[in-house]
Amino acid sequence: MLEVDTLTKYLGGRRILDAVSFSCAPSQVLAIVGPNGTGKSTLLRIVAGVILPDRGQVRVRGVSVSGDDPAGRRGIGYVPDATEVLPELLVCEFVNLVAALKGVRDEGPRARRQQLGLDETWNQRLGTLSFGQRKRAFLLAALLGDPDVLVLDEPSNGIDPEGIGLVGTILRDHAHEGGAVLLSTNDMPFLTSLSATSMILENGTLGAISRNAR
Ligand SMILES: Nc1ncnc2c1ncn2[C@@H]1O[C@H](COP(=O)(O)OP(=O)(O)OP(=O)(O)O)[C@@H](O)[C@H]1O
Repeated sequence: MLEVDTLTKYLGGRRILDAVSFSCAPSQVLAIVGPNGTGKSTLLRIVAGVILPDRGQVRVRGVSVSGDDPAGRRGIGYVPDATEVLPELLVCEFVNLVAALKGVRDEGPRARRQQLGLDETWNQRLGTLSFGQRKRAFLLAALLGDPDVLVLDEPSNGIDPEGIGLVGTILRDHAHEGGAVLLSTNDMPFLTSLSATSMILENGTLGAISRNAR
């Protein structure tokens, strides 16, 4: 479903990713783990089509995420780690903006908004939300349009324990329904709760595949 093919990326004159390749099948939860500064966020940004690689390709169902066909990017829902953007937008405006950019008709089912605890903050500015509240708003936006692949940078970071359980449930449901999940994290209990397959990113390359069974 997701194919990452020989990605190479240089930043600040350093090779951060060195011909990184992997794939993520339907119903698979794949986690990238590794030390701080090793390139996990850079890899996820490229997969989400936010930045371009120097070499290599990312495809969802065979369509490039950085090509002319918008189906590639629409196939991905992305939650970045840093969410300090568009502080003046109300949560509802932000979600509707993402819906419009994705070509989705509305802001999605009300139940999901309630589930994520966003009813109380719906008319609040993004810049006035806590880190965890913003992360919940970004997760709702990422789920719009039911993308095939969810890409989440440190999804449990800054979320309270009840919220982590909820995020886990959403990701497991996505996988059960045939979607793919790619995340970065060093939160091992969270990985175990997801029965994720994990790969270590170190020195620009991926290695040591292991399964974090529940
Ligand atoms: N715009 C940039 N210019 C130069 N170097 C950068 C830039 N962005 C990131 N880097 C460097 O690239 C490396 C990888 O950063 P990245 O944020 O992808 O790491 P990470 O594994 O996600 O880290 P963490 O676990 O701390 O979130 C770091 O050494 C960082 O300093």
